[in-house]
Amino acid sequence: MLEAIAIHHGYENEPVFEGVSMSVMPGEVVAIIGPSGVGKSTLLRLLALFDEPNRGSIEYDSDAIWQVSEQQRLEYRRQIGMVFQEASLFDASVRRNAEYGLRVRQSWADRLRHELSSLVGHTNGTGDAIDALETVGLGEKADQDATSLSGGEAQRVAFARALAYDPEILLLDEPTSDLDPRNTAVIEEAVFEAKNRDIGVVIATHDMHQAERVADRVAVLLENDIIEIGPTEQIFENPTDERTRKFIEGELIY
Ligand SMILES: Nc1ncnc2c1ncn2[C@@H]1O[C@H](COP(=O)(O)OP(=O)(O)OP(=O)(O)O)[C@@H](O)[C@H]1O
Repeated sequence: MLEAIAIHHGYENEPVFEGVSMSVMPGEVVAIIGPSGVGKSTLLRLLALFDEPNRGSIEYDSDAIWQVSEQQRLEYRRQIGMVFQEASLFDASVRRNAEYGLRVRQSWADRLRHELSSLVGHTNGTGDAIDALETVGLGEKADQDATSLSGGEAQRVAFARALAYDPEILLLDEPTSDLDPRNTAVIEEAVFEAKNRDIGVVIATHDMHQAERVADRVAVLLENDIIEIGPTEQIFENPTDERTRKFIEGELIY
């Protein structure tokens, strides 16, 4: 389980959060909803262990991540995949792009073993990448150059890259904000596939309907804090905080 406990964070003395707590369990989808600029990406970056919070603790299976050794933290980081708002692919085949995460996430020992076994022709090491590409409906485009893909397809490759190395946690930052309904549906199906594989997923989204479709729990990020977190149905049908109801119904303008 990945957990943020009483996180305070901000930039140049400007607070973004004051006391945010949330968690994600294996096989669970948690959506973070909140207005633009409230700090959804900042929270994901903290959960991804890219940045250390100013105060509070990020814990992985009850281990305080910023208290452990650099080496141990790197091991935890390898368990966490992140898909950003915009896919950044490089000029190579779709397959190479999907494999990229597999390579960088491997420990040196695994990488060396992998390189050695490919030298003697035992493995091409692409099985997981192809599997992940098939999950996002792009198995047939594996050999195509990534630069020839549409924006929606590129975003699906970015998702496949994160899925390929079988992380324990997947963090998605507005993964469908620029996508058409078809590409959005593919990504949402892939979220369910990740959940079926027992991956814990956190998805930041502007799209309330998406949160309602994919999430088991929803966290409402407003005014420097998660004002409410709970089962999706409860948040949408019967929130305990009046601000949640107003935000969901579009009455709160930010
Ligand atoms: N590197 C940075 N330096 C300074 N301020 C930053 C930095 N990153 C984010 N901020 C500020 O922190 C606040 C939260 O930004 P963040 O991107 O986390 O919000 P968000 O909810 O993800 O927004 P959006 O939904 O528009 O992507 C904003 O006021 C933003 O301007």
